[in-house]
Amino acid sequence: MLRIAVPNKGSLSGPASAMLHEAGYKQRKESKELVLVDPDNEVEFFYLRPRDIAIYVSSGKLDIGITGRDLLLDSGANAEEILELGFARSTFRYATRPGTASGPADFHGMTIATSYEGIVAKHLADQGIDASVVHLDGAVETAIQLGVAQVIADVVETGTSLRNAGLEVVGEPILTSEAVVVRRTGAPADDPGVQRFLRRLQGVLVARSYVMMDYDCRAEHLEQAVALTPGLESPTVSPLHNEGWVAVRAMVPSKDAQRVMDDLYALGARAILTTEIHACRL
Ligand SMILES: Nc1ncnc2c1ncn2[C@@H]1O[C@H](COP(=O)(O)OP(=O)(O)OP(=O)(O)O)[C@@H](O)[C@H]1O
Ligand SMILES: O=P(O)(O)OC[C@H]1O[C@H](OP(=O)(O)OP(=O)(O)O)[C@H](O)[C@@H]1O
Ligand SMILES: [Mg+2]
Repeated sequence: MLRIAVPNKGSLSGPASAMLHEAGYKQRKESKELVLVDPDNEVEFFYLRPRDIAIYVSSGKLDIGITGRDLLLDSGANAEEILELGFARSTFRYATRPGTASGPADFHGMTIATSYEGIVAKHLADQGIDASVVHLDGAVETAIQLGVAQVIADVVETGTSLRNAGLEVVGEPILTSEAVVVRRTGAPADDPGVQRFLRRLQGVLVARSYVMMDYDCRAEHLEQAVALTPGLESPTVSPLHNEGWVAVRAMVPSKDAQRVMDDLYALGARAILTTEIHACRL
């Protein structure tokens, strides 16, 4: 049975469970459940603190886990990411009060507050910056107002938390993060259970980002229409009862769907429909 670590709290928890549910797995009904067996799919889920997941996976006690790239790197665990999941996207950045520093080179002798000590200590060492790091569990934006640090390094999504604290980002992003699937570094890549799990999640990612598009067009416009809707492999083209017309079916990225429909219409295509994809295996 495949043993999978799932975040039990925080920004990763809800979207991770939603994705697993969409992939056909049983998910816990209430947040106090810490272990859940899904015998039909031959998997066992362990609901763990997001920060601990890479550590469990690197120990080999669990086969794979869902966590954030930033948490994986911060842990220093012997684990590697094998699939990006597209949620909990953020950047990890330094921030200060305006005028404190114009980049990390100015941080010499300063104190930097963060919940991600591993990432920050390594970044400072790589840049040869001699600054102190103070570890805080959260709400690090307030550390500057309270005089615990002159600089913070934290997760930034919309920037609202920084703005509210009167802070601004300094220097380039240290890294960009999102939810990822991790496994122990060098674990066998061909494990059939892991492969099946990854295919299911990839299916969810594709179903979320593509729509199925159907339309009718004149045969003489087919090549131009197919150029607009090349599909993944190649579109399905079927003859219509009316001679000189064909029906075309292709997957189209959801974000492009309206523009593609406009362009197809302008080309003379009609009865242009899009439908959601609920599940898929590529
Ligand atoms: N506002 C946010 N937007 C997007 N991703 C975020 C946000 N806050 C945290 N994350 C991501 O969530 C993961 C951190 O999860 P974790 O549960 O430790 O913290 P949290 O979501 O801040 O919850 P907590 O309330 O326990 O602090 C990291 O990968 C981080 O990049
Ligand atoms: O750029 P924003 O959209 O404002 O998002 C970033 C904020 O979200 C997270 O905080 P969270 O609410 O999880 O509190 P925490 O600092 O206690 O972790 C993160 O630590 C930042 O503070
Ligand atoms: Mg947080």
